[in-house]
Amino acid sequence: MTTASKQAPLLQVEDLTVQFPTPDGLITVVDRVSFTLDANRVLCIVGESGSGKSVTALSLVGLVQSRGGRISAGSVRFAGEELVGRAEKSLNTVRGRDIGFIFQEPMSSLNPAFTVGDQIAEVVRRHRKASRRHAWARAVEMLDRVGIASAAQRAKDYPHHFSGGMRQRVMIALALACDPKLLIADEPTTALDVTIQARTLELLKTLQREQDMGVLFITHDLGVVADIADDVVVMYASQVVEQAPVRELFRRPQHPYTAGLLAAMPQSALENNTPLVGIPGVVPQPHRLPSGCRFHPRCAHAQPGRCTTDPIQLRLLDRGLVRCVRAEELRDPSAAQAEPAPIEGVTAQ
Ligand SMILES: Nc1ncnc2c1ncn2[C@@H]1O[C@H](COP(=O)(O)OP(=O)(O)OP(=O)(O)O)[C@@H](O)[C@H]1O
Repeated sequence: MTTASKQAPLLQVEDLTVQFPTPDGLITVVDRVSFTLDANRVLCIVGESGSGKSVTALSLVGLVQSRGGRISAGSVRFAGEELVGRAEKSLNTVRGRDIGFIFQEPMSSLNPAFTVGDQIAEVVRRHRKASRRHAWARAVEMLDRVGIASAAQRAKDYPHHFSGGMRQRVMIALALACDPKLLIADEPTTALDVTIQARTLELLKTLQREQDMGVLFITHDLGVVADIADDVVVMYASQVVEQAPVRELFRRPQHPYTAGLLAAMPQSALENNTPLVGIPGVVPQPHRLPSGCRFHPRCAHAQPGRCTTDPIQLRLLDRGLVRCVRAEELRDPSAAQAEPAPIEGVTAQ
């Protein structure tokens, strides 16, 4: 790495745009997404299903092409070096060695035909040019670090010998075996039951601190965000709608969509002694986006004209970024009382 790259953020994404060809024409599923992740930080991307979180994560290291998509604009710099447009062979080296991945379903990444020890050792051999013996020792060490008892013995087992939670630990061992600087984790705990999920998050936090990693964590669950994030990017209908440090976001969400997600958290309902409310409606399909603010058909505060006509820009407000023209008014309750009638068909939350 060059001197300049030492000072560069670990991951800098600018105006990333990803499109897929479909029978309905070309659709944009990631629309000018920008964010920065520094070393030792955890950045969560949160949003409902279909908002573009996974495609964003996959496109960062060239995994979206194999699914038929393409990066049509934007830049992804890892430690100052551009990844967009790099040859597959070069990206393959970056993946696994400098950037580790964990996905929701470990079986999609683990090969059922090889022992878990062999799979971890193979990655270490490939990226670290380690001898067989050293690679195997590293595999056992990693299994031990992720809390698998009798690691030397269990390394000889096949993936199906492990429970769901333990398989996810094996995935974490595999992803971190080469000491990556960046870990991308896409809904890694969603399929696990609550207790195992909490333990897995705790483990990830510990490893993140021990290995000085930056972590990009994709989730639809704000409870998980509260547990693990330093900074948060909220995505809706392919765009970033809010971005802020985690405390700011929870204390004072600036976008009605973020406020809606927070209101739908079971814990906030318990604390406020209010019934659990979801956000009415669903995320629009990329080929059927509403005009104006993409959230306006579901927003209790949307106003005809201002919110429904022109695209809304992301703008700096206090310590974060927000894509809502009414953000200042909405945080002042007296302004909210003076609201004109909302758009027909949308009920206030
Ligand atoms: N291979 C593909 N071809 C066409 N459209 C796709 C493809 N993969 C994803 N999409 C579309 O891209 C949009 C964003 O999907 P993405 O998986 O990134 O959402 P998400 O926020 O991660 O949701 P989830 O949590 O359900 O994965 C969706 O509308 C999805 O249908």
